[in-house]
Amino acid sequence: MITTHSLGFPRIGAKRELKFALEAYWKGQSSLDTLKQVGADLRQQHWQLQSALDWVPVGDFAFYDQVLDMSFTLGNLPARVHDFHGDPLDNYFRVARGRSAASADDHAQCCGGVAAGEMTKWFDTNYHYIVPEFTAETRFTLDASRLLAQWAEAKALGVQAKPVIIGPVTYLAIGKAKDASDKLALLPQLLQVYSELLEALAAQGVEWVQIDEPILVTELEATWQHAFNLAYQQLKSSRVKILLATYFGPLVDNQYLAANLPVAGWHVDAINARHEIVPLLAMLPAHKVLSLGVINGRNIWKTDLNATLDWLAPIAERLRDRLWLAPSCSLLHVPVDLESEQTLDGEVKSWLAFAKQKLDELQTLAVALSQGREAVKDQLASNQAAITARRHSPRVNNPAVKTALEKITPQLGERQHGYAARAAKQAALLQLPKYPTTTIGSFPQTAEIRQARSQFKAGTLSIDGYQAAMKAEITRSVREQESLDLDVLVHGEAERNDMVEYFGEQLEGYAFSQFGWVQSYGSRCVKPPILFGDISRPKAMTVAWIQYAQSLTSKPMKGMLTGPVTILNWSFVRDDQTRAVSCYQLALAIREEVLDLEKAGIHIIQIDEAALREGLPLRKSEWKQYLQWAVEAFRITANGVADETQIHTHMCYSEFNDIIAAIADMDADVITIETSRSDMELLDAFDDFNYPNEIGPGVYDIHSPNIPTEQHIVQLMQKAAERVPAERLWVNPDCGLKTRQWSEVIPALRNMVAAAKALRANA
Ligand SMILES: CN1c2c(nc(N)[nH]c2=O)NC[C@@H]1CNc1ccc(C(=O)N[C@@H](CCC(=O)N[C@@H](CCC(=O)N[C@@H](CCC(=O)O)C(=O)O)C(=O)O)C(=O)O)cc1
Ligand SMILES: N[C@@H](CCS)C(=O)O
Ligand SMILES: [Zn+2]
Repeated sequence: MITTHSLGFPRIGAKRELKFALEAYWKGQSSLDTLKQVGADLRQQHWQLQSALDWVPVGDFAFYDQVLDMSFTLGNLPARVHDFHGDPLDNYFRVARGRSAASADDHAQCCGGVAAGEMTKWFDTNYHYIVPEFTAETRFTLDASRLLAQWAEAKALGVQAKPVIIGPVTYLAIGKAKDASDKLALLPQLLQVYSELLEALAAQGVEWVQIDEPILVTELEATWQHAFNLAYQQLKSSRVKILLATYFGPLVDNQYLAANLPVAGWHVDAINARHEIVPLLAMLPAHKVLSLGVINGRNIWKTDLNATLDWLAPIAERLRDRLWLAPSCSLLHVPVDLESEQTLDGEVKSWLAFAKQKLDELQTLAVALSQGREAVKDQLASNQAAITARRHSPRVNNPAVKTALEKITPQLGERQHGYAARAAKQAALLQLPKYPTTTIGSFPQTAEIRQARSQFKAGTLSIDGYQAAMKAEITRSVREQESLDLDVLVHGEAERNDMVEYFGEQLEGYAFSQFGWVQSYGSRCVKPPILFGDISRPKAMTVAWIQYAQSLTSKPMKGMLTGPVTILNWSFVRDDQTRAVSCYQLALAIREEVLDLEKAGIHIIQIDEAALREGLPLRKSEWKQYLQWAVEAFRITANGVADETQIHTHMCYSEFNDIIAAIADMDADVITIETSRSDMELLDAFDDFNYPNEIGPGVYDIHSPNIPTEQHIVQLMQKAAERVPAERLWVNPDCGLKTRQWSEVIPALRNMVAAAKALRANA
């Protein structure tokens, strides 16, 4: 008998019900009770969708973020929110989103404003969590109320539930010490609270608890390896059975450590660590359950069930009822239900599986292994047909693209001259002042813009009507920028639903979904386009919009593109060729767009690579190879232009110290980066490296509703000028302004321009 389970389910809802409920509550349009009811309804629906499993996860639902949930469970709230006296869920949102003292909520007056918790990406996914904060004074205290309530809710519905929590070592490792203290010094008292939590769960009759320790797939120093032994030696005395879950990669040096931790079961990612599984069997103590993650929880392709069974059958024979089967990781990273898709290309759709379909695949595997393949022969036959069709489809393979790839030479990535010669020609052409001002690309995506697009997609607004609405938005953006007196303008990206999906929609080799939403952070979602075939660009994607924007002004208009690495990292990508090959294909397509923009008279072109650093492999030993092809792909995209054309790139959420050489190798004329929250300390890396080209260090934290003052911006730029020569500095926000309101953007940019003018006057 094979046991099936899942590690977690997407919580946003197939139609983003949670997003809309959250945003309605935050806007004061609905009550806390209504929001809590939407949460309960979603949990119930998701448990029902998973009801065929032997163990269903509980505690994977979060109103904002599962890591923040864990911080609340452990009583690890930042000191700045300790005094809050309203509903704990409101306090939770205060940590997640921050609160300005001027905001209109019930507690603004009494509890004041608070800064939002820092957000960073969850391992190598496009999901972002709220970073736990630690200091030497941190004290943990158990608050098991959320988990116990959800457990009781599941039990009342007859669900065979398995609570899911983040493990103590991962929790410490992914958090940030806010002072000079050593996070590991907190482990003993943290373990005390974990022991109490497991005890509280045991007291309610919980049998299995899944403890996620994905940090085990990264390179761990000896002290952290030791922390694992310490932690699980202590937790082994609990009355629940622990299923330790590792995912997102192979274990490599941590195999022996993980296999021998004193837990009842171990979940391993059999997609990314497949080659490790058979050797691991020999290492595994005889009493231990082994859960194999055999369905990819990170992509949307159907699993090759027959091939998986060929590989699994001997393992199942060996482990018998010690074998559990699951997706490789939580299904948080995939959309909910393929059946919702009404307009997705039929052929491509037949190759796909979203969360619900992945659980069906799991069931088919379990039945085949316990009752024989005959029992599911129809499912296996139709799966085989889909796998074979995809492999041989002419939609996937385009010989012309393959030939173009073979013709890539190193010269394709070389500019005509070095930065110094280019900079002189660009300065002569562009005539920009010292400390030139610009923005990163997007202006607010207003409800009117989204409504127009949704009407256009629904067929209730004509293409002419839609284009007129977008042109009106572009005109508004240009007028605002002119009256603000910015130096280099942007068109504002009104016509883009998302900086990646927009390009996916227009490139050959991509499909896009209607409802393939994946949570990115909080209530914010993305719909990653599906890269299924060789990539080409049937026609220009951005030129008409940028040309229109340029026609409205005599100031330089910056062409705005997303780079190949970012498009790749934020798409669902092919599993039948390397990421590098897909990236080079994207590079050739975007290069054509760059050259078309240049031909259309655009002298400044920005190629966003927000996800270049985000795509770094979890293991440092693999960084060099990734950076080699990622940088080369950027260079191929950017470097076909004349010396006079100024290439910008933009990166956010970044630390640069460890990849500064690769950044310099990209050879963009100007790089704009996120720095405002680090007080310009991020620039030390550029200073130490003697970074040779121009830099726009962000001076306006676009994640916050706060308006930066002119004085603050001047101070930040003065700090920047201590690290980078003033002649090579630009003045700009940290990132795009799409999530902000015009009423915030205008005063902030006014102060930014005033600051630049003050700096020039004093230069
Ligand atoms: C920079 N970031 C990005 C990441 N990944 C990307 N793929 N893109 C990114 O920009 N990763 C890291 C960060 C994450 N940051 C963000 C920031 C903001 C969002 C966001 O705002 N997402 C939107 C959805 C954007 C979108 O696709 N919009 C569509 C659909 C709009 C919509 O919901 N329409 C409604 C109808 C509206 C109406 O009638 O009023 C509907 O369809 O029901 C569009 O503009 O057309 C979000 O809302 O969550 C994401 C990541
Ligand atoms: N050009 C994009 C970059 C976001 S990282 C924007 O401004 O939204
Ligand atoms: Zn950005």
